[in-house]
Amino acid sequence: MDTCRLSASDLACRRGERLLFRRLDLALSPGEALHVTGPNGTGKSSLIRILAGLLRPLAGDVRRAGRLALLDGNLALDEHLPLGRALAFWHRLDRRTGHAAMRPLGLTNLLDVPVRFLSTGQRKRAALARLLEQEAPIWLLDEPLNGLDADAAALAETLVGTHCEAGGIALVASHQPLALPGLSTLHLPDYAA
Ligand SMILES: Nc1ncnc2c1ncn2[C@@H]1O[C@H](COP(=O)(O)OP(=O)(O)OP(=O)(O)O)[C@@H](O)[C@H]1O
Repeated sequence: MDTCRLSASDLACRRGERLLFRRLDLALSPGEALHVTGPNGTGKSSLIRILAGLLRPLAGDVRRAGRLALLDGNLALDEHLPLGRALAFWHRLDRRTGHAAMRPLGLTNLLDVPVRFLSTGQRKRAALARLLEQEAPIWLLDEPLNGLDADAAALAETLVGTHCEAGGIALVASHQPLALPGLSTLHLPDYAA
């Protein structure tokens, strides 16, 4: 895996009139995972969007070495295509044929189903497949376990653990406990409370 780093210093984020967080620092090296926690609306998704370069912080800097992959509530698959063809669109761009995790993710019998008909958990499984296929060393995961049944949630955790063991970085915003070795936690307090 390509070497990677992700750090942020003195980050502040405002959304509308609300200051969500300030003076936030983080630094992740290869093999490290960070669990971002906090009550609803404290800015976990906003932090991920800042780290992904999709949202400008009010203050502070983000430094990154290595490609990143983002998993959030937006599924980057054509809703009108059957799942197999929607994934194949990316396979052509990525110049690859698919990923070995398709079967454990329970997707092989869904390839003929239009993406818009997939259930919540099936969509999340498809998002995990896309995440794996990108082979990016840095994973930014926003509620990756939401909608997954117990087996799929355990598999998702295993995938994150394997990714970090292989030298990747994972930053995971989740309300659910995560069972990952060496996981550190960043709790975003509710400044408005
Ligand atoms: N485009 C926007 N304009 C103004 N406010 C926004 C915008 N997007 C999000 N917010 C507000 O920013 C705050 C933080 O949202 P964010 O989604 O980052 O929180 P979160 O910690 O991920 O929440 P949850 O745990 O519910 O997923 C919320 O109060 C939300 O209403």
